[in-house]
Amino acid sequence: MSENKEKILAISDLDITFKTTAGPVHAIRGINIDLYKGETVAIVGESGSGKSVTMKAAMGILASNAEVNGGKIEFSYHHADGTPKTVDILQKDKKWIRRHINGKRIAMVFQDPMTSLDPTMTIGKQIMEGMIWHFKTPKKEAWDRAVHLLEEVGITDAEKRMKNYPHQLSGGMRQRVVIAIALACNPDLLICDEPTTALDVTIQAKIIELIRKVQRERGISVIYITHDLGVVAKVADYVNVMYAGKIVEKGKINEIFYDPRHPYTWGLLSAMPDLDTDDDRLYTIPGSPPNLLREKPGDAFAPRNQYALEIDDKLEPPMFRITDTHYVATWLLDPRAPKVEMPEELRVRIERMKKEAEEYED
Ligand SMILES: Nc1ncnc2c1ncn2[C@@H]1O[C@H](COP(=O)(O)OP(=O)(O)OP(=O)(O)O)[C@@H](O)[C@H]1O
Repeated sequence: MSENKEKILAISDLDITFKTTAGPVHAIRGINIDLYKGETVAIVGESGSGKSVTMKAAMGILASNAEVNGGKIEFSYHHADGTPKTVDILQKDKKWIRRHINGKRIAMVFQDPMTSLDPTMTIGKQIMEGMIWHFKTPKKEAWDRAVHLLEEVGITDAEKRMKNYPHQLSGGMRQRVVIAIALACNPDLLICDEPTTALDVTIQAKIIELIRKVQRERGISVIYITHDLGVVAKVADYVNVMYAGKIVEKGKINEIFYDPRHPYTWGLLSAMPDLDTDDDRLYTIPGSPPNLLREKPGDAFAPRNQYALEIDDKLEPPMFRITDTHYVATWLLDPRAPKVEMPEELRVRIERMKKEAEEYED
């Protein structure tokens, strides 16, 4: 990784358990993620793999039954006078985080705009709120900035729209408003948690394009949480594939899409719909994610892995290095393991994706 890039977030060895009446749920089991200024990191994985919990930890908004067993979440930013500062979010209390971080330096866009918007408040007020609270921006100035933000996120007739309530807008428009609110305090980091899942496909593409545009123009960093590799392909520079609270494969976008090494990533890629597959033939990964209440020794993916080795039931695999940026946790990469290739159908599919990408570039 290049030396002069500015690291803004470093999650290291994060480990979280939830206390529940049924027993402890070991939801996050040692996670490492680095994020640099202006870049996009995607976290991808099935439901329950721990994507949202990881991000809630980064925002200091973990549920009260969460216990952090270890790790650090270092966030770097600049004070108004330009002095750089790095804090460990896990060491700060909720009040400090609300005052200094949330909505100000780190902003979030959730899946369902209806739950993140207040139905009883005009959208103008909702955009102005953060600026007034965090920066004591005078009302008139906050109003003007809110109008500009609405224009920036592609809402026409912005002055008029300021007085609308959320229910007067379409789903896509509401998500644009949520993005305007997120941008209102000029954050350094935008966390998008399935921001397009609730929208139909054509609107999805527009919202993704909008997030990319504001990122380019403002140079902010983005963490994109999704179960949809199709979305990842459009947005990410780096990808982390999560399974049962761990990162099982991480790499640059092309490393994950063109040279995947973990059988779980093979499964996710095979399950991704594209123009050439009809829905009936679409692959699904057999089995279901493990119950995190009952931890078993070894590789959590083993029961669903057709290539599982004996050692998988005994020991967790370490991260094997493929390149400086590409790491994979599967015993299949141990030099002693038998050589296993990705399924032929996936290999053909990847060849096709590569070719399509080359043609697109030409
Ligand atoms: N407050 C909580 N108490 C107990 N268990 C929790 C709590 N919050 C999350 N979990 C558990 O932690 C695990 C990870 O959940 P998380 O929401 O991060 O998954 P996810 O990958 O974001 O899934 P989805 O795509 O469905 O949002 C799950 O097993 C979930 O049930």
